[in-house]
Amino acid sequence: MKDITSRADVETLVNKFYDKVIKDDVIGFFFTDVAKIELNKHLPKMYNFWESILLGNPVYEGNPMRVHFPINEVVALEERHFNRWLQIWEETVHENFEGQNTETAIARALNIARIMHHKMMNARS
Ligand code: HEM
Repeated sequence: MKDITSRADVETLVNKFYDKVIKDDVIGFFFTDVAKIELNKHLPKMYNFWESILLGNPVYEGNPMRVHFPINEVVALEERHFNRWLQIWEETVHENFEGQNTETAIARALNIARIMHHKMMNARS
């Protein structure tokens, strides 16, 4: 297996992640029922987000935290949801890639998820 080294790799990873997430019993409904995302609009943002992080190309313009607050107001984003998100992410990453950048993908997601979880809890209290 290879490391994540190109935009094509990032797109493969994000596509495979969303194939699972959308169907997931624990968190799928956030995407399909709460936010009702259109994948053709959402996925390119995710490709850009991860390309910025993993390849160092600053192509993502946005605020990755902001969009989660309105979701959190409809249905609380709780620890079990973040744990599931991270579990699917780690599984998908390791099924497809290996190497230094691959480990960075997992470590960065864990960091961001922790921060996001705290922000969501604070917003509810
Ligand atoms: C339980 C955990 C999570 C759920 C249910 C969730 C759900 C969602 C949904 C439904 C959207 C689309 C919002 C919209 O366009 O209206 C979204 C956007 C996004 N999420 Fe998450 N998310 C979770 C965790 C994370 C984590 C841990 C990260 C980063 C590692 C992340 C990064 C992003 C980014 C970058 C966007 C796009 C923001 C933009 O529009 O620029 N999410 N998320």
